[in-house]
Amino acid sequence: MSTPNQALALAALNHQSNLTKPQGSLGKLEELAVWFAARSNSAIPGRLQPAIVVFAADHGVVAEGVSAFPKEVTGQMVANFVGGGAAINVLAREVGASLSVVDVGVASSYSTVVTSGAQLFRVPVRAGTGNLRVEPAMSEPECHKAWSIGVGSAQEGFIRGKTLLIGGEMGIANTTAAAALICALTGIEPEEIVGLGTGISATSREHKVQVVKDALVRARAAGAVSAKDWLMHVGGLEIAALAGFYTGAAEAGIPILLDGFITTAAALVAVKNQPRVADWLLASHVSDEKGHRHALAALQLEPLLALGLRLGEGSGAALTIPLIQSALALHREMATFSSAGIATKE
Ligand SMILES: O=C(O)c1ccc[n+]([C@@H]2O[C@H](COP(=O)([O-])O)[C@@H](O)[C@H]2O)c1
Ligand SMILES: Cc1cc2nc[nH]c2cc1C
Repeated sequence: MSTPNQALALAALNHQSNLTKPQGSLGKLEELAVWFAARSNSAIPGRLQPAIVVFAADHGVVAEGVSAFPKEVTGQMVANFVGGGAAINVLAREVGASLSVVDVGVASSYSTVVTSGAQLFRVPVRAGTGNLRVEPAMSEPECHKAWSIGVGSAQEGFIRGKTLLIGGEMGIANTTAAAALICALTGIEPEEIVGLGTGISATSREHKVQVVKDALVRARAAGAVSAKDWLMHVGGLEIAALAGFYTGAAEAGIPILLDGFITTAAALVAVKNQPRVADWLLASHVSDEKGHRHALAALQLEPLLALGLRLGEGSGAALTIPLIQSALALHREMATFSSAGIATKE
């Protein structure tokens, strides 16, 4: 596991204090520049090379009526990513990030056309998970396989010289799995965590709360203790891949920008499994999904933005890239008091 470089953080902090502005006047942007310096090879890091990897999979718990959309939408959206028409395609183009999609367990068939929308890797571990209310979402070997695919994606980012990794997800019903994981790993009650996902009614949400409660009772009775036990019992294939992706990024020493509710659940799994993954995490935004702020608080993360988003796909993280690039450009390009011949504070 890589560790941030505190000497570089100190040098970056010192550099910030020489820039032509009252100290602290750029608020969180100053903290961001110092945070990235400690996670790069220079006190004055260059422009970030971001990569977005969207992991897609289906969820057996969709049979419980916990989503506003049918399960076929997962595969249809994968085709949309490849075609270049999804929100994340637009945002990745806008911010100059590479985009790939990894099918780790889409259940329905979908066809893709040859386009430059996103590179697709079809490596399904199984055709969607089991219904976590009544059975384990996946077996231990399946969980391990999905996790390893995520680690491999992060390693590929390292090989390609990427300096910021963003995991996105697509999976109808995955807010149910994410909620169950967050409850299991934080001890917070489902009533506080379960939200409306793609837009279910208040009545359907009550049912979703019960589904999560049943899943937690079942998994606990089956002996779930560790983060990986819980992942196997109530998680999802794309969530397992994301947890592996974050672990691989931390091992390679690449900063991670989290997206919404589901990616934060995956980060919780990764951190409970290996606490030093936390050193590499940054939260882009707080989603509108009810329990997201609790999950971020459990990771001691403060989101940069609050825009009422609840899309997933890595969209909130992508939106934050220009802010981060600006923080780094200011750190790199601003004049110092001495170079500009400006008097410092009395
Ligand atoms: O990222 C979020 O905070 C978020 C919040 C609500 C929904 N989503 C997306 O919506 C899908 C899951 O919603 P649901 O209702 O099917 O569980 C999945 O594809 C996610 O990417 C994402
Ligand atoms: C259309 C659609 C797009 C999505 N992107 C991420 N989750 C999604 C869920 C739906 C339903």
